[in-house]
Amino acid sequence: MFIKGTTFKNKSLMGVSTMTQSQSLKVSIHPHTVVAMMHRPETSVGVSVDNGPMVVEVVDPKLKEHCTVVDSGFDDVYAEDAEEIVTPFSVSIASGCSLLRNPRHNKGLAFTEKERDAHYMRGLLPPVVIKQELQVKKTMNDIRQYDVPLHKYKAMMELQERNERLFYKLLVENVEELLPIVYTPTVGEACQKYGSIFKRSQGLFISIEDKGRILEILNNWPEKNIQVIVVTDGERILGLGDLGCQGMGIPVGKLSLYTALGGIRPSACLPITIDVGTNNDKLLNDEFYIGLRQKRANTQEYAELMNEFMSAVKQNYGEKVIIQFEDFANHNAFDLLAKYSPTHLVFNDDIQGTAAVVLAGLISALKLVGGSLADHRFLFLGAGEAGTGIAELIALEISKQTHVPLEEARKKVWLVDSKGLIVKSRLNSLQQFKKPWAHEHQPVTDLLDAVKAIRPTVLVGSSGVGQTFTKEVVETMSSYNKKPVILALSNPTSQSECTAEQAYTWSQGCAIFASGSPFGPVEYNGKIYMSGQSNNAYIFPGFGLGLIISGATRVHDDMLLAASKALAAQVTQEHLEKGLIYPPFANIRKISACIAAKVAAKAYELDLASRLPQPENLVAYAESRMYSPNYQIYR
Ligand SMILES: NC(=O)C1=CN([C@@H]2O[C@H](COP(=O)(O)OP(=O)(O)OC[C@H]3O[C@@H](n4cnc5c(N)ncnc54)[C@H](OP(=O)(O)O)[C@@H]3O)[C@@H](O)[C@H]2O)C=CC1
Ligand SMILES: CC(=O)C(=O)O
Ligand SMILES: [Mg+2]
Repeated sequence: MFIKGTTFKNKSLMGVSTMTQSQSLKVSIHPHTVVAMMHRPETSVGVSVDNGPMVVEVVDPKLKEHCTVVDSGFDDVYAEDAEEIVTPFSVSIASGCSLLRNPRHNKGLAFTEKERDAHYMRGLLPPVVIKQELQVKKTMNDIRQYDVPLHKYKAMMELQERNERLFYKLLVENVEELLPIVYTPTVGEACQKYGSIFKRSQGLFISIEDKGRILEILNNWPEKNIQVIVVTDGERILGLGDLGCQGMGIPVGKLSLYTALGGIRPSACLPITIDVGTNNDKLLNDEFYIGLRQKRANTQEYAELMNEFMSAVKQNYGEKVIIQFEDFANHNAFDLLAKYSPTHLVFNDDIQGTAAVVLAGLISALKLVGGSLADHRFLFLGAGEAGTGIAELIALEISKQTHVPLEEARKKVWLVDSKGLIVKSRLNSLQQFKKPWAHEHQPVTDLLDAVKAIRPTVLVGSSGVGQTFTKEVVETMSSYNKKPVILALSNPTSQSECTAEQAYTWSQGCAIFASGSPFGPVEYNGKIYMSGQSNNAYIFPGFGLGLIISGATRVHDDMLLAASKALAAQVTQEHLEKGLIYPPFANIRKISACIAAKVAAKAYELDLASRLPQPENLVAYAESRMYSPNYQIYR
């Protein structure tokens, strides 16, 4: 709403006094007057309307400085006014058109007769009143009409911006159908085209040019009670490389899952993109690119900005805000995690979340292939965040199960990077995070030779490069394994190391297969094969919920192991008989509650929980804390 007029200073207040938290302001309304109701003292502007002029009291002293006001608001803004300087005056509104345009509170045609009267909406909607269930049906029909996944993505984003609860209701009730739209693979395409499809800003953009002002920027975000931040710098978006500022689609998508799959309130979620430039020339030359048009900042500038960011977040949201690092390039990801783990509640989804989800899949797979973890040999294509993160958790679990030192347990795991098998002779030239995996072996330059030399029982793709599990690789795996475990983790689908169809066909139906992005059922030799989705989306929503309900202040590796086992425990004999090593996403809220309970229990056990006393039944407690997308009833 725009309010024009003279600068407001020292005007007397009509009928309104300063409000306290949770008070809402009742105002009498002139038919043509814009009316506001405010709830939060720290952001608030009290508005009083009478049949006379509207009077505004600005509660926030900072706003007071800038505020121009006061008029009754029924003037139109004509073209000749365009040059006039006005104050873009915005307040929380709980009535009329503004209520209909507020995505958090909008219910569209589901507003009841009573609500329409109480909130000045009569006439602003057609007469029909429908239930949320019918809205879900209608909106799903709409979305299904689009053939192109990106169009479905855009429709979903538009819905999120228009009616948040309906968006989440759709997602919760149709998770298997809509996950590939709001998440991988479609979100990858959306990020690539983010500039061209950009309509409305979602999340906070903090650029290197904002150095020194990060706290101020955080304060511009309308919500103050933030529990989870997902932050990216866009340098390694899925397996699509450096997408700079356009990586914002990822924190937005991940946080949608925090809400839909893990039940975290949307208002408590904050997506952030740190824009330090991009080294992607295609984007730098794209006229629709939305980020800074410069190469990435140097190491020192980057470190300083991140340091300011981490301090500002803690200062603003406290010790218990979860900061999830997402899709950073590995040369920053490991350092950031190591640097901030001792002081912040940080979690790297690509390193830690992926590790927990893969370990869960392997625990399930053992029920099909037999033996214990320590009886298997693991080979990774890709020795970055995902590869070494998973490798380390497997080794940790083997070490715990067999009581051998971690260094010894690591010898069960081999990794191949772009230069070949990681072996001792390469030690000096290896990045720090690869060094623990440099085992004694002759140099081997390609994957096929590595498979022949190591003879793994489990092959994991975490390279970000599609079609690298060739027919020869899968056939070789199948030549000495009755049931080779093959995980093609790279996202999106275009980067998958092989497809489900290839895995089943080349292994003659023997492979136990799962992938980072979903594949449909495959028919091979008259039999239907279902593959699971090995994606950290199974872990982080429940993991985050567990941290929140326990009031955890730090993440511990034992919490990852607990989450992993909780997920594996959800896999039934029936799933295994279908070849599934993960439970269906359809049950994800229940699964997330179980994961949350185990993570929280571990937090209490490790003395890392601050919410006391510990609830007796943590699963029930986790469920009771989950956001419901059902509409609320308005007074
Ligand atoms: N399913 C899931 O839940 C998750 C999937 N992923 C996916 O995993 C992939 C990798 O992510 P991440 O580990 O973070 O990325 P990184 O960049 O950290 O690691 C990639 C690794 O792959 C290696 N590599 C690249 N090209 C080749 C090649 N042609 N042959 C052999 N090795 C190669 C790199 O080698 P070098 O070090 O020599 O450059 C590097 O070790 C991405 O596609 C991502 O989407 C990631 C997280 C979760
Ligand atoms: C799933 C995920 O986090 C990734 O591909 O990066
Ligand atoms: Mg990721």
